[in-house]
Amino acid sequence: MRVQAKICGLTTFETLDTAVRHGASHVGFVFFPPSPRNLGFDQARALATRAPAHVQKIGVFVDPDDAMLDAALAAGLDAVQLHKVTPDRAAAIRRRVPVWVALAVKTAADLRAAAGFQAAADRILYDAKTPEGAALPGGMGLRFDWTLLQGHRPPLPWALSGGLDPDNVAEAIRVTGAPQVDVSSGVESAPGVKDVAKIAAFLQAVARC
Ligand SMILES: O=C(O)c1ccccc1NCC(=O)[C@H](O)[C@H](O)COP(=O)(O)O
Repeated sequence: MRVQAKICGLTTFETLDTAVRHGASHVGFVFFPPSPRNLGFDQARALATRAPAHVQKIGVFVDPDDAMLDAALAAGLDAVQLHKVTPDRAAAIRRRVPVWVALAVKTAADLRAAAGFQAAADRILYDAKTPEGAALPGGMGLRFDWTLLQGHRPPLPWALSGGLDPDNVAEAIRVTGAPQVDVSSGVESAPGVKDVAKIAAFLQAVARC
């Protein structure tokens, strides 16, 4: 089956169009002010409106409050990706919109937390754990040991994230069997600046898998 790919942290029409043209199944919009990829709600609405219906629009949040969610959902999101969220809060949000939970992974023990989200999420995104005190819980180009996922039974549909790029994504898919991959800084020329050539190369590499 074709591996799906999400290009996360898009902020411009040009990079959105590139992702769509090269076959991204999902695009991600970040709503987290400390991030270099943070979007205003009007910007997000313009991008979401431009993306075709077959491309899923995913809003990325760090434990958002209801006011933040209300404003972002009005931009036209298909699902939300939640970082640093509890199962109870994820379940409450899921009553309004499909939920992806980003699970921060460094060791095998971190994978066990996925089970707690079985009734609270629609998808688990296995992402690299960022260092204690880091400004961002994702989007830092860090990867975890992919072999940890070998023998792990994800309780939900899942995706692999963290430190992927055009050169390593095929190997990551081979090692983990990931049905879906997610990338942000691996297709950038600088933090928050997406690179159209890298987006195209990443999606071409995924399409060859
Ligand atoms: O990308 C951000 O700036 C961000 C900010 C706050 C929470 C999550 C964020 N990104 C999450 C993502 O979905 C990234 O695509 C994922 O962590 C992978 O990032 P990267 O290792 O840079 O490819």
